[in-house]
Amino acid sequence: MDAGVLTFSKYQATGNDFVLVDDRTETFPVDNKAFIARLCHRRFGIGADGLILLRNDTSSDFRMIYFNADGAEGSLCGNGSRCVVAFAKHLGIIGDSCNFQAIDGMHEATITGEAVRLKMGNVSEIREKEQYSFLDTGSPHHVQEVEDLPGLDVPVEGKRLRYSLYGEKGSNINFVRVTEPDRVSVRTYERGVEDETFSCGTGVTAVALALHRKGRLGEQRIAVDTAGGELQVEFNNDQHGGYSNIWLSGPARKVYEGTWQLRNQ
Ligand SMILES: N[C@@H](CCC[C@H](N)C(=O)O)C(=O)O
Repeated sequence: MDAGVLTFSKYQATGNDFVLVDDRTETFPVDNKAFIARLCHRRFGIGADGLILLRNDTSSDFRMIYFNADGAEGSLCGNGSRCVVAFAKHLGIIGDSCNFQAIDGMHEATITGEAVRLKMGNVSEIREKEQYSFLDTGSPHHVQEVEDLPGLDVPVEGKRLRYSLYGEKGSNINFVRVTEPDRVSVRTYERGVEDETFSCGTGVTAVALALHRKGRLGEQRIAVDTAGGELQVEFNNDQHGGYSNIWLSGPARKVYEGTWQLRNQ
């Protein structure tokens, strides 16, 4: 980052949008939550669900640091990971495949045209309740089936569950409707954005695994419809209820690049 301006790129993955910054110089002010929240603000800033820094890493192609729109560092962002992979390719750091370090460990990814396929961490534990499931796919996720998905007030109901069931730490909240044995529709309330987003990568992954575990989905390749488009989740499951070889795929696109005058800070 030079003295006067911050150069950034804006990316989106099924409508989950991010500010991306090449921070290989490690000069971005990571502790300035108010600045990050300002950059993500949809009226006073660039506008995004989160901000991602790309940094050098000693043991992989690059390291990703993810912040939610509220300015705090988040847990894993699946769609953001797919965007930073496309960003790394545009920067000439990688070709059509890579591995990179994120908050939950190492990930692999491949690029085919505009599609980015991301390997997620294994999932060994799913907590099942009568009305919902809870699991961690790099980020914490509540998964709940609903009858009337289009009619649901996701911001209101998501916020209520995020605080009432999960306290201050919170969880992301996914509402889902099974539409075919291998297809679901999902709407997600995201912690850290504190609103519904158009899509959430770790969320749709959690939905596919939780509903497969419940016997609600027969296949191991699931199509997921979100407000921002379609994603695919593939996985293997073992006899102990664990999930491995989990891949999240879908488009990740550059929208524009620009500069932010630091005097606006
Ligand atoms: N949009 C993300 C999820 C980001 C993580 C989350 N908001 C949190 O910190 O809990 C995704 O695509 O996975």
